Amino acid sequence: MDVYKIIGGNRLKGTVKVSGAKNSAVALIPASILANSPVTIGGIPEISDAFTLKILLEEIGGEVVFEDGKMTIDPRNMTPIPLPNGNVKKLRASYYLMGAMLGRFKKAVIGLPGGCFLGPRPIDQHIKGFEALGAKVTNEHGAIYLRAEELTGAKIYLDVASVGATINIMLAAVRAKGKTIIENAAKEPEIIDVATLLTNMGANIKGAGTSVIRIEGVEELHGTKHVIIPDRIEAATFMIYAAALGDGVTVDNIIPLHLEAVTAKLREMGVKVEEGEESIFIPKTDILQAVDVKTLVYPGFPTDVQQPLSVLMTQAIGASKITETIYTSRFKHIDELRRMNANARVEGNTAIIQGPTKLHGSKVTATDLRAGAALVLAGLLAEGETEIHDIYHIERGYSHFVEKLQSLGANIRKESITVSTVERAE
Ligand SMILES: CC(=O)N[C@H]1[C@@H](OP(=O)(O)OP(=O)(O)OC[C@H]2O[C@@H](n3ccc(=O)[nH]c3=O)[C@H](O)[C@@H]2O)O[C@H](CO)[C@@H](O)[C@@H]1O
Ligand SMILES: C=C(OP(=O)(O)O)C(=O)O
Repeated sequence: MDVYKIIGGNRLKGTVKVSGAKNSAVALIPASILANSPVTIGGIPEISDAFTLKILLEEIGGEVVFEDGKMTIDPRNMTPIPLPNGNVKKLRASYYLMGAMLGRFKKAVIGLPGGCFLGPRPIDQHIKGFEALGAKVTNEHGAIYLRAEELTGAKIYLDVASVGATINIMLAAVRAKGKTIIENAAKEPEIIDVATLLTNMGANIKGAGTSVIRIEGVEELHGTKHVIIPDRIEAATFMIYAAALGDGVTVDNIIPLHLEAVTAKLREMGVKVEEGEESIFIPKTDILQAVDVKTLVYPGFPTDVQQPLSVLMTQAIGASKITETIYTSRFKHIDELRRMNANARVEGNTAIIQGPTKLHGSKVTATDLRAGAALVLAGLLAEGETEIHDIYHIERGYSHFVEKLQSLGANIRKESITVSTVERAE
């Protein structure tokens, strides 16, 4: 089993370059299924979610080359082979194969997705959208069967502004007959990125990034070249690390506008955030103040950032509060942080973190992706050695994480260890 071993205490200094956005990449790659010639996407992060999607596209007959961060997908020989099990379970975003395959083949069989367990993660709004477009959708033994004689544009009001449902409906609707209108659409930057790729493939989409998206279906989509947007969650993670332990850190290759909620909250904590055009510099922070934060849909404070932020809160003076409104039980990392001496507790959908505390190195488990990013920061801050298990979660979403941290001066390494049956059971 692979683990991260961290010796805490080193300060961080230098420049870190943010990779392409995971949550864009995992939608852009399946979007290529809709084209009639090769699609090339630059800036794809080297994360396991991207490698798994490459294998999934190959399983349905795609030819995929992934080299130096550039992925070229030739979708011409793809067929609607059922994917009820296996790799689809390794990531959340395999649900985009439903929309893309339905859009191209008018049928698909895709197993229910995996991804981080953050409490219930239903896909009822995706299915409602597919059905509105004319698909018959059934759940048979944990796999979703989708079929349609033809797809026809429709007006779809999302009960929740879901990122996944918004993108999935776009994927299914771009080649449907007539006009689709998605109301109460999610507005995350990744949605604009996917709409940009689809538009460059020949789709007709207006309003991506607002709460109403209008799509006029077209007969065919062609190949194109696209460069992905930077990962705002990875950027926020490094900003938080810099605030906790930095002696001057530049977070490069970012879009500062995408990070406004995070920047504002860090400033409220006493962190100096100096914005450039495509980078942010964070000088050494002397004193951190406690803050309250509520997670919200974009442009509010991202749920994916609250877990790393909770570790920064352990270093702030006073009681901080995180109210989680997107995934109300996304607090599994708090138990792990308590093993490291954090003074934190969860009450309903709120975590209360009292600081400042000296964290202690420990053996902990990354229960999900951002929990992992939180524990890495806790390990970097802690006295002594921290060993993080289940790092496969972290590697779903952070590209070259260990190397990037080492280049900033962190004492972190990846190691293969043998875990006894007794330890596994603990
Ligand atoms: C691959 C990807 O892009 N993952 C991101 C995406 O996940 P994901 O697309 O799964 O998240 P959604 O935006 O769909 O979920 C938002 C909320 O809507 C609920 N919901 C969603 C769909 C549905 O059909 N029914 C329903 O009730 C969810 O349970 C959740 O409470 O957005 C989340 C919220 O920003 C992020 O944390 C994830 O990193
Ligand atoms: C929850 C996340 O990912 P996913 O939706 O892919 O599980 C995340 O990126 O924090």
